[in-house]
Amino acid sequence: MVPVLVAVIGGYLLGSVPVAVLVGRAHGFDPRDVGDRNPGFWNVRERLGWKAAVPVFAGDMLKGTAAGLAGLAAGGGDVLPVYAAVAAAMIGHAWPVFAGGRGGRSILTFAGGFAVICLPAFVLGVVLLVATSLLLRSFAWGTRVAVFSLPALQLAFAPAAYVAGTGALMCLIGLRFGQAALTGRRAGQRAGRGPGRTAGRRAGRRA
Ligand SMILES: O=P(O)(O)OC[C@H](O)CO
Repeated sequence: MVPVLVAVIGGYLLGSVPVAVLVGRAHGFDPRDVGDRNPGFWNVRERLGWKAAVPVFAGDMLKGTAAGLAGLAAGGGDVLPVYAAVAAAMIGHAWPVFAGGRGGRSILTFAGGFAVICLPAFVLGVVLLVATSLLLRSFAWGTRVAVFSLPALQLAFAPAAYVAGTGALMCLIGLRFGQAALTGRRAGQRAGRGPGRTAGRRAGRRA
């Protein structure tokens, strides 16, 4: 029990490392104040380009992977501690203790953790990501299709109960999208008919 608790707390602390904010600050900005205001890979990439944003991509994914591996080790191979530790890392990314509780949507942290939850489905997801990105000529769409296909891909390798666990993790991502949309709408309402109204709407749409 204690090792699992350590893995969960460690997962949360790991998830709380605000990689995008650190990379952004190194370049003189806070991703939470620009673009879609999400401290994640895409927002940093939009501002700095691929090369500078790669550490965010890798870092946010590794947070989930490391938490999942810690859960795996703590639970002696049992899958429940893996889910718990990945969930903790996702919560850390969304509400980071090291960044004033203003975090991201946890997509990449989820994806990194999913590699531990079900490696074969993760590999298929990567194949789907590459194929869809090339086909649609859009990495953003490739990511969406791949991430949202993961539960279906997992069904081929794991019982439905595990897939339900994955769905629960993805609900957290949905919650973060909902919160971002609400924040964008409120910003639009605050701006009223002023010039900020469009910006508020845009923030809600992007989020
Ligand atoms: O969910 P996040 O915070 O990892 O950010 C999402 C990425 O920007 C998607 O590319």
